Amino acid sequence: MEQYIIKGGNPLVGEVEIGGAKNAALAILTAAVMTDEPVLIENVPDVSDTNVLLEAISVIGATVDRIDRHTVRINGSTIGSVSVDYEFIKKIRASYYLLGALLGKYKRAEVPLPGGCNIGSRPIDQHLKGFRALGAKVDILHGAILAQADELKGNHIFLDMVSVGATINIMMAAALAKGNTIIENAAREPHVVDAANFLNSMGANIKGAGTDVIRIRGVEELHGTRYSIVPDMIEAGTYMFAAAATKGDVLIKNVIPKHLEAMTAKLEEIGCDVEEFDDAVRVSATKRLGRTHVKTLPYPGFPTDMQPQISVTLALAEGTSIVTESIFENRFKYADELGRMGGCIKVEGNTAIIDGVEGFTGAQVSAPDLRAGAALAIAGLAAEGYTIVDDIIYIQRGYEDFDGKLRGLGAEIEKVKNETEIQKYKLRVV
Ligand SMILES: CC(=O)N[C@H]1[C@@H](OP(=O)(O)OP(=O)(O)OC[C@H]2O[C@@H](n3ccc(=O)[nH]c3=O)[C@H](O)[C@@H]2O)O[C@H](CO)[C@@H](O)[C@@H]1O
Ligand SMILES: C=C(OP(=O)(O)O)C(=O)O
Repeated sequence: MEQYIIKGGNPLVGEVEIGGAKNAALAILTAAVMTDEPVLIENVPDVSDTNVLLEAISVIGATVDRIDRHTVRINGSTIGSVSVDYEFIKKIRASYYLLGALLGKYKRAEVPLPGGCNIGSRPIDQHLKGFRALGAKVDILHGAILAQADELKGNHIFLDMVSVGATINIMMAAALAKGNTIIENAAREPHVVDAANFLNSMGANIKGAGTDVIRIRGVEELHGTRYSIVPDMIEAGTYMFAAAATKGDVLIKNVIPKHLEAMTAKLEEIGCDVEEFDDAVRVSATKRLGRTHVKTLPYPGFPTDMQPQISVTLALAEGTSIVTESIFENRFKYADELGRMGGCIKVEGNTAIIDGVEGFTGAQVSAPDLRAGAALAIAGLAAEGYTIVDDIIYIQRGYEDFDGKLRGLGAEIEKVKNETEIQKYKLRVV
């Protein structure tokens, strides 16, 4: 099992390039199979989640050609099965998009219940409610969802809660339904907009993505396209908070600053300087950061996928901060691990009470999930001494070349496999 070893204490300084958004890529790569013509997708992040998904769609018969590290050509005309094997998708959440894509195109899909990060109970009742409203019969049999319909018919669907996955999934199925669909209380995340733009570039007729009412006029079929995925706001946000926690100065390039505003506002509130450019932001911090309160909310609120990273940063700030997690109930699993580094976070229900400390000391910690793992690495970068982060397989789900990008900013971090490699690294960097 790979680990990161980090010798902390260096402020991050320099420039980092952000890749395509994992959560947009997962939707778009799946939607690409909805046409029988070739689709070229650029700016695909090379992370394990996208690679697992590409493998899953090639196993059902789609032709997947990697043109280069970030460009993939997909041809859905060769698909021979609408039944997806559990082995390929148990690790990823976004396997649920295969339901909307295959149901839309073939009017039948059989997909195991999804995996993904264990950050709380993650029902998909709203996805299924949407498919049923479009006329599909949906059953859960032996751990898999079987959705089928003679034809899909547009409908008026009001989501009970704001769900990224349900919004995109229903949008995909409705794109090839007969007539009009309206999704109310839709999610407004940039990846919802990106998925809608992608489907429209294939000939779908989707209006209103980015607002809470999305209107879809069903079309007969979709066609081939060429599309580049939106920059990853969560990868960008992670480097913004890494810069803040290490009192660094980092230019984060290839971003859409508008998508980062919730993070920018909090960084400014706690005393960082944030400069916005057309497609970059620069984050610098020179003094000890101040406290604040945070509540995670659907976009444009503060993202739950950034909650661990801001909490770890606030654990170094002066005073007591309160962070409320309103989306997933089990997203504070890093708090005990951070305690091993001297952090002081008390979790009560969906609230973390964070008493800022002057500094962390390096320790061996375990990544409990993707963003918590990234947050613990940030803690290691700011800590005095060595930190070892175990279970980095979670971090690799969503960050391309995490250690390489951090080394580019002056961090002393290495991927290692065992104690011998750890000792060798320590000898090299002392
Ligand atoms: C692959 C992907 O894009 N993952 C993202 C997606 O996850 P995911 O699509 O799973 O998250 P949702 O937006 O659907 O979940 C939001 C909330 O709604 C609840 N809910 C959702 C659907 C449903 O049918 N029933 C229900 O109760 C969830 O338990 C959660 O409390 O959005 C989350 C919220 O921004 C992010 O943290 C994840 O990174
Ligand atoms: C929770 C996340 O991913 P997933 O929904 O794929 O588990 C995430 O990206 O932070």
